[in-house]
Amino acid sequence: MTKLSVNINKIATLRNARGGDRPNVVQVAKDCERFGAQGITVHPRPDERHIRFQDVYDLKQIVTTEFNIEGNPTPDFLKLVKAVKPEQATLVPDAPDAITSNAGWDTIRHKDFLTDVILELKELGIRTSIFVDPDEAMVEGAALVKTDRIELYTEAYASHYHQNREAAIAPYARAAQKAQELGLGLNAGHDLDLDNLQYLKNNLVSLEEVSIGHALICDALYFGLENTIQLYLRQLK
Ligand SMILES: CC(=O)[C@@H](O)[C@H](O)COP(=O)(O)O
Ligand SMILES: NCC(=O)COP(=O)(O)O
Repeated sequence: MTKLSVNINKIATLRNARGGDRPNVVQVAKDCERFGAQGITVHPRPDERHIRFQDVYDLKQIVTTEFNIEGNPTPDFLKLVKAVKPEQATLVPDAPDAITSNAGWDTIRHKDFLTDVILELKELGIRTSIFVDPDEAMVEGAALVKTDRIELYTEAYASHYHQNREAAIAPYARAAQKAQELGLGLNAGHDLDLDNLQYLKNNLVSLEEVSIGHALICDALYFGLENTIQLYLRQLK
């Protein structure tokens, strides 16, 4: 089974556009779970332009499924994650000025850093995942830093899907196979949507979880949040 974790960053973006508390991020997380989401993902950034650090503490009180906190493991991010102790922390090497995540880790170059951070988080009982491009050498590097899982960065897959989906999926299928051989769990995310999700799921061995935010929240404008979550869950059956 592949779990759907809904990334609610965009809900916070909407709230922050006007100040105030509409939409209420905590209520949306509860509703996503009520409508079938099997996890809630947030990606706090240093400037708190989407999810704020306080949101993360508030969400910890109410999330009953799997809470996944993504982000660049800066000292502030690590302090937050260690205090909140989510089920999963996904480490992402995004620069503070990046509009969104735009690359996976170089797991070889950052081997020592990642090994230390992952050990610290695992000692607190937090499952670790690291964001990587679909590159078998990077997956091998991920196994060496002893992460529990990897999250394949699916932007390239999503942007090439409509041109040639067989070619778009090929490096991902190889990376997934390598992860399985090395005993790494497999997540995937970024720009997944109702068009490209099912083909990804059907072509990656042992895909444990997808985290989806941008497209899902956009779809919810047209279909409503409950219907949209059900539509995404259907793609993962
Ligand atoms: C890690 C990742 O792939 C991201 O997609 C990210 O978590 C999305 O965050 P934003 O919605 O804030 O761009
Ligand atoms: N880890 C990916 C994620 O949480 C959501 O990415 P996107 O669907 O907003 O591109």
